Amino acid sequence: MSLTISHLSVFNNHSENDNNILIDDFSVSVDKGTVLTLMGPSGSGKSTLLSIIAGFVSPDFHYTGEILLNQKRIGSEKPENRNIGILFQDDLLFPHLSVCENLMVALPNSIKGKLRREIALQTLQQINLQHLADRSTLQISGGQKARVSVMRLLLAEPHAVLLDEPFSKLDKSLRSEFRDWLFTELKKRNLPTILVTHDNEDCPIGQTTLHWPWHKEETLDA
Ligand SMILES: Nc1ncnc2c1ncn2[C@@H]1O[C@H](COP(=O)(O)OP(=O)(O)OP(=O)(O)O)[C@@H](O)[C@H]1O
Repeated sequence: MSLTISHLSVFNNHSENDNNILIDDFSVSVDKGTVLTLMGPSGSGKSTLLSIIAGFVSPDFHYTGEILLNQKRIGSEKPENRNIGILFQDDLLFPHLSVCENLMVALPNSIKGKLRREIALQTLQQINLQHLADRSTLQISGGQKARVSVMRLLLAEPHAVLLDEPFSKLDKSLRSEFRDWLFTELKKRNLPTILVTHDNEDCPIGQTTLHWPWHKEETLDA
């Protein structure tokens, strides 16, 4: 599995000056089981890049270039057909559903009936949270929410993962434990991953970190 971005340029449709380019000719390939980290100042276009890869392009932007997942162009696919999992800093668990139901909604429609709850419960068991299955997500801690959000993302069997500051709401002690656990889970599944962060400590050791904004003259091996 690999995620490739080829000659991506992103333009702001409403820029007041001539310099309407947010991302200038960015190309990178992220291989299976590796993490590319993007670090850079606020407003430099990191989240916009992730949203374009995931298929949620704001009408305020347009782009040129290609996005390929496993060598297949996905730029014209709807977000739900892209097989890309995305995790934001604000976990988006549904507050009106229980922890278990939040996991069940991620399962493919081909899994029916009681099996859906069974799989959700097994998933909770893997993260030692089975006792919280029927709680509202409003009644669990930030760290527990973070783990449930990751498992929900993985249940959808993505082919690539995008992480937009997923650790920023966690306190320091939880943060490093959760980070290590998350990178292990992603590696186990051989998923290509792009991580956006402000914190140097989040960058996984031995992997590529790219300082953003992107400058065309840089070369990169990810
Ligand atoms: N919908 C929008 N319409 C117009 N401009 C936008 C829109 N969303 C973001 N921007 C602008 O585009 C630029 C890039 O924003 P983006 O959120 O991608 O940056 P970022 O690097 O992820 O920042 P942060 O680290 O603060 O999340 C910023 O200048 C921002 O103000």
